[in-house]
Amino acid sequence: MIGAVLAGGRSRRFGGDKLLVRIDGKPLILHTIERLELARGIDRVVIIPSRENTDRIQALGYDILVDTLMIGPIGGIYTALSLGDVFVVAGDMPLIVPDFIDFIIDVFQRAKKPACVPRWANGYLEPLHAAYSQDFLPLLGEKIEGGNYAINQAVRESDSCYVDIDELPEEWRGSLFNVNTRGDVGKLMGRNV
Ligand SMILES: Nc1nc2c(ncn2[C@@H]2O[C@H](COP(=O)(O)OP(=O)(O)OP(=O)(O)O)[C@@H](O)[C@H]2O)c(=O)[nH]1
Ligand SMILES: [Mg+2]
Repeated sequence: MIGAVLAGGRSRRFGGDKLLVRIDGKPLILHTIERLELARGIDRVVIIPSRENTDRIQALGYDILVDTLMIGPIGGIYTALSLGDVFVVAGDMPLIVPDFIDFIIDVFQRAKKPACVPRWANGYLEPLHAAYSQDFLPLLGEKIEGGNYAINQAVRESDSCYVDIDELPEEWRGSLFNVNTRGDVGKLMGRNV
């Protein structure tokens, strides 16, 4: 399956492109990608940048597909799905757990649903760490056309399958940590996330 790494955000909360900030001497997004590549179910990685940061992201040496929509993560997912079924991960998730990703891909491939998304006990979804089928494209297209850019809502309205996080190994939860602020980098360095 293709691993699609969303990298077209604006990093407003962070200030400056957070995906290229160096953590242990390596750009943040490379931590994400290198862990993604360790998942058995992932055979190719494609980064989905915006037009604005294409050059900087392309310099990392991975395949890219530019998201020209600029409507948030839903546009990145829509763009990535033109490649085939995809496991989507946000580039700002440097602690992803390859076994968790493989677990989601296994459930996705068995369930044959438009998407397979982790869900917390309170109902909160993690759509930027999830598997998507091309069958999800028509609904996504409709939503985008109508100006509805909330990916969570699109997932809820689809016949998707969910992976209940509370029923999984506790050590997999760190997989969902994402860097939004400078303070999150501090947490990452301290690893008490
Ligand atoms: N391709 C693509 N990726 C996006 C887009 N918006 C956000 N992302 C990526 O999705 C991931 C999660 O984004 P967020 O942390 O919610 O948002 P952000 O825009 O990067 O940061 P903020 O401006 O602080 O909200 C990051 O890896 C972003 O680079 C988009 O419109 N297109
Ligand atoms: Mg984020």
